[in-house]
Amino acid sequence: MSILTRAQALRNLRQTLMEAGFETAAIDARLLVLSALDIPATALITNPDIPLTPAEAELLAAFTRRRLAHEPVARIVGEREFWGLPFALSAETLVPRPDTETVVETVLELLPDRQAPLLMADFGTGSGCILVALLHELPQATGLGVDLSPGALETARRNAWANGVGDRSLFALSHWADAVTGQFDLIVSNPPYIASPVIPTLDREVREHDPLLALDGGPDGLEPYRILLDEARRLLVPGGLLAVEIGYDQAEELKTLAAEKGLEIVEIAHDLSGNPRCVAMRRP
Ligand SMILES: C[S@@+](CC[C@H](N)C(=O)[O-])C[C@H]1O[C@@H](n2cnc3c(N)ncnc32)[C@H](O)[C@@H]1O
Repeated sequence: MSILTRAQALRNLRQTLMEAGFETAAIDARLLVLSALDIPATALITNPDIPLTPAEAELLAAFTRRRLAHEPVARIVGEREFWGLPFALSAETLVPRPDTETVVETVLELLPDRQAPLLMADFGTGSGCILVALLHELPQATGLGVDLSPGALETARRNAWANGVGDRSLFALSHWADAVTGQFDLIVSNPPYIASPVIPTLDREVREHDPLLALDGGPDGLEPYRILLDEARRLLVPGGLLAVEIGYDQAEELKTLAAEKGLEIVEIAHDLSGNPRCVAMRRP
């Protein structure tokens, strides 16, 4: 096997991925090379001519095989950035999506004082991305992350400590709010919201690599919302805020559900593609 330099390895991988039809070939190749070589992005520019060691070349070849089999890059490198913070992933966690930052943004806009003490809960915390991003922005806040997956909770806890908010967060295993008592100023959730019959039609990268528990929202995709909105009266202080991520076509159903459960809609926020993505409600 001939020894390639960093720049050659990057060029070759980009070409291989382009020829295999990956639209994101350039960025994928860059992220995979940086991860296999364990170097910062600047090192590719400042030292492009350093040859790969045999171990680096072997690891990059393994990464390439996995990508060609359509494993998402975030899963291969084991990490994804969300709200500018790094989040470790495991097989039990959803890869955080940029659209989910809409939930963080919406909550921050609606809070009257970001310096005030606040108790929050995140149902279906996964990697912990929403909870950790909010704790990062709200220095006096404390948060509970809930999930039904022990593996996800372990990863979320690790992410909270790695991002400097471990001492203000707690993680608990529960089927939604079954094991949760007390009241919160703020509840956030990005629950599974794909209707079960739609799951086989999802992109291969999602269908084969994101955990089913993180995707499947029951027969019509709304089951978790029914449970969470129903629990909101018990779990929110009067005037407390509930913000949930929704599928692009679920805003009308959420309006109906909120009215049924006695919650006041305060905002329906859109993602960068212009789809309704976050519904914020208040307990009157
Ligand atoms: C769409 S993922 C969201 C993960 C993360 N909050 C994010 O935004 O990337 C939904 C999460 O809900 C969790 N979940 C599914 N059913 C649950 C249940 N009955 N009780 C608690 N959590 C549940 C899944 O394990 C998964 O972590």
